[in-house]
Amino acid sequence: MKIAVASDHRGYQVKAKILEQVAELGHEPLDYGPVSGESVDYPDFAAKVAQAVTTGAIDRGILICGTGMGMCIVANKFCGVRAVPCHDDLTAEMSRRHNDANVLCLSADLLGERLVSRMVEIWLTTEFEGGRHARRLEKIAMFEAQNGCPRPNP
Ligand SMILES: O=C(CO)[C@H](O)[C@H](O)COP(=O)(O)O
Repeated sequence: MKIAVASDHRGYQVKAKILEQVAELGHEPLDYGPVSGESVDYPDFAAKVAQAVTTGAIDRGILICGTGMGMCIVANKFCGVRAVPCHDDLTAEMSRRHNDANVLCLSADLLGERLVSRMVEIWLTTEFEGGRHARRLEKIAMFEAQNGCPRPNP
């Protein structure tokens, strides 16, 4: 999969580690910035990744800021994005199994390096279960369509 990773200044170092891990797991890592640890505005970087999910330019995104929350708020403004703020193994797993999450939002300030690495691996290897969960995602897509988003391809 093509996996874009972006952060703000607080997530800059975590981003570098995640990019390495994504490559080690056999995916194509794409660095969507920033290029240094200077203070930046998280909406700018969340938007780049979310827009790429919307257009299909990437398969999934990973966003890191201080808490993970600002990134998540921004990403979920974009059509077809299901961004989730995960904080442990279970939320990482369930966000894939039940929600088919396509953007993972992480906190640089609150999560340790080993936990982040485990969550990224879980999130990239866990499949969506479909079934009743697909019906629920279809309802989310319907709400998006009512608000101007195109219907996803079947
Ligand atoms: O967590 C964040 C957004 O959810 C940001 O990383 C945080 O708000 C940045 O704050 P500061 O400019 O004080 O470093």
